[in-house]
Amino acid sequence: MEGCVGLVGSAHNELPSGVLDVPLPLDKLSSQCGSQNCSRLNEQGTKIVVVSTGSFNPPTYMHLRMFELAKDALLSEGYDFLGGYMSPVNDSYGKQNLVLAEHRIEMCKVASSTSSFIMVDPWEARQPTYQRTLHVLDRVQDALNNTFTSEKVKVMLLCGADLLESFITPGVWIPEQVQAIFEIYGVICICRGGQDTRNVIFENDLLYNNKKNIKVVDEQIANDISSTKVSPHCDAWRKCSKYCVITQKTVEVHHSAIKALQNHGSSLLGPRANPCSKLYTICCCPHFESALT
Ligand SMILES: Nc1ncnc2c1ncn2[C@@H]1O[C@H](COP(=O)(O)OP(=O)(O)OP(=O)(O)O)[C@@H](O)[C@H]1O
Ligand SMILES: NC(=O)c1ccc[n+]([C@@H]2O[C@H](COP(=O)(O)O)[C@@H](O)[C@H]2O)c1
Repeated sequence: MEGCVGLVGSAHNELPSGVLDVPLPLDKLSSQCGSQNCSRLNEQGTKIVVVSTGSFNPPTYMHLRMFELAKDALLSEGYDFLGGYMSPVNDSYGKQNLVLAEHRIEMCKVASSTSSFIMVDPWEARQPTYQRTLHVLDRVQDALNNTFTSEKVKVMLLCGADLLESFITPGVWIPEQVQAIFEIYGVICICRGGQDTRNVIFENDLLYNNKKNIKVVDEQIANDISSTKVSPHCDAWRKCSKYCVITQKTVEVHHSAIKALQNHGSSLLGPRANPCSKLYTICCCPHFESALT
């Protein structure tokens, strides 16, 4: 399977050409069983690390909350939970108004500094090209395998329901890679926007056939916080962004990064000068029709 071997930190220490070595932070990984009753650890005693890929443009409280919901769900099922990573997408993804990777990494670091178990993995964002989510998961799993040599640590993809639904949108994902994500890693999906995610799974063959590899976690406190909605309000901490975006520092970084995009957009964006890059257009550009013309 493409991309599953020769990853950063692998035992053979050989990087595929063009892949930059960016170490995986490990400092916050530790058993989260302490605060919960983990007396009935599942039979394999599997330890889980979750990875959330996305734009984080900017990170919001919901991004952090996803990790908390995942942690609680996994601990309640008897898994041990070691921590999680935010993996900001590469600049080549080309989503409209996506500020530069270094700013998004910085914002995620500020946001995750408020958590005892959420970290930022800058590997994906710092590569010279776009990295598909399967490869991001492979790289984290590989780095963890090299660290936890005597324990079984399993990586899972953490996402919101919109990302799970994008799996079944034609042309967005490579079907074999989606199958590999389900079979090798599994997905923890946080319900979002009042949609009936279980019904979506029930009605789609691909999702239904993989339902044992999808953990659906309900968000009891329904809300519709999204980066796209928050972003235009990041010019002032006291306006709508307060309590949506994590800390004033995040708002400041995002505001200056957006200003830089607006002032120097074409030179910063390069091939992304169109409303959406070719890649993002194929994936999920809301301006799909106009971007084609
Ligand atoms: N309110 C939310 N509820 C559940 N999941 C969320 C929520 N906000 C973000 N996520 C999830 O976080 C991950 C990263 O999201 P991303 O950075 O694309 O932010 P976003 O808020 O979804 O942005 P946008 O609204 O611009 O698409 C995705 O899996 C997404 O589904
Ligand atoms: N084939 C793939 O691996 C694939 C396709 C579409 C989106 N994605 C990822 O999903 C995330 C989507 O982020 P947004 O919701 O911000 O567009 C990004 O991290 C992106 O890389 C991956």
